Amino acid sequence: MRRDYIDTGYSPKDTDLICEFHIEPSAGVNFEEAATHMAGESSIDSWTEISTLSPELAARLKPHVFYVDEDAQTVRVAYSEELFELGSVPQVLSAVAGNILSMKVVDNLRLQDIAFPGSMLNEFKGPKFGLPGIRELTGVQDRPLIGTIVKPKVGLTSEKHAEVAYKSFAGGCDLVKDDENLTDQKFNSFEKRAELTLKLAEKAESETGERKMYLCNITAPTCKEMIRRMNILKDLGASYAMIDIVPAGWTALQTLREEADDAELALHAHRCMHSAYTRNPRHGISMLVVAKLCRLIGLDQLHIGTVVGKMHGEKHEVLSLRDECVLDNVPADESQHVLAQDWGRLKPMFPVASGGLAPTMIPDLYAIFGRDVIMQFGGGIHAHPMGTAAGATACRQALEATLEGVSLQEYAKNHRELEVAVDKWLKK
Ligand SMILES: O=C(O)[C@H](O)COP(=O)(O)O
Ligand SMILES: [Mg+2]
Repeated sequence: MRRDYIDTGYSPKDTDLICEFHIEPSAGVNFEEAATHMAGESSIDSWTEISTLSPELAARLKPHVFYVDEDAQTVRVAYSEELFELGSVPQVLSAVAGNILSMKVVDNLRLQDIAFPGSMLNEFKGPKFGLPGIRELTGVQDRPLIGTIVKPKVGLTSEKHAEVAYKSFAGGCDLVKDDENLTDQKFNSFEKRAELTLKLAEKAESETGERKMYLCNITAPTCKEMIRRMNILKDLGASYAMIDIVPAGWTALQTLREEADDAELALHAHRCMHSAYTRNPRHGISMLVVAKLCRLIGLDQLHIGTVVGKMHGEKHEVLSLRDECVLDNVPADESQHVLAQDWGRLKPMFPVASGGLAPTMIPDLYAIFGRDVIMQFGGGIHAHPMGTAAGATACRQALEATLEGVSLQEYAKNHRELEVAVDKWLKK
């Protein structure tokens, strides 16, 4: 193993890929030694000095650990772009989030952030619709979007599913999505569900005069089934497809983005399973990295947490994710382990808040996220005592109250569905 990767005098080049890592060396290993091993293993080196790595080759391709803060257990590494297949997310991850996470020289290691050079951005399309495209698609420009997840997660027949979706649309939802574990079950086949639900979305559109979007889950083995399902949606005239990004995997997402381009489908990204490697703050890969890969590949909207709902995620973390979704230029924020990222021509993604939300949380959600967010309510709509349609209406009323700066209690005096929701969910 070479020993000259620590190079705090190095100024990263515009063409370098930069990573920030949290490192906890194991007992008896010093911090710089662990950082050196990590940098070598993620690029050109092995566990021992190898004769096949000439000094010339090493000089050209070696990683530069250009920032070391042992107290904060943080290092930043600049990697030459030559090390990567720039259009392949799996290859990049195999390097900077691969073997290094398993090394014995560290007790814990976490990829906190990754900053892509322009040459890597050039290899990807980014979102086709993105935030502005979704606003155009839905015809809603000036408020957060309201969505629901048909509940129960799985168990309804296709007919019942479509009916619940219809009630949600009729009550005021802009979007209705499948749950992450609903794909193609015996009692609810993909094709039948898609056909019936899209039909009723159209009916709700003509009745309400609003655009109504159905986000049908196409997650499946990529080539044999997922793309086939995407094409079914296209043929049925859908505007959206939904995918479980982590179970499906990065290559599936890259393939889908290519295929969905011709199909003109917006892509909704459900992040279920991300916590298997993002939740431990000391080890794994951060959700920030997941979000950045989604924007790079080109998903149009992504679950980023709720702050006030049932999913973990501190406010500062969720807001960093929001910024990474929506800003053209993300400034560095040392305290949050965020590297600067210029997104160039890549469009912003629409952030989605979903998980354990009730209509009565809308004022808080609006204060946290602002206008550019999709608020999704599963139980918060389908558990409304007056039923699904009333649950959706209560959400729209709560949003109207919030946008008008009126308290929910005040607005509820003349809005029955909200009144019932306030009685059920607002802590007295
Ligand atoms: O997929 C989701 O985001 C969740 O199913 C949300 O459902 P909940 O609002 O009932 O938690
Ligand atoms: Mg769900």
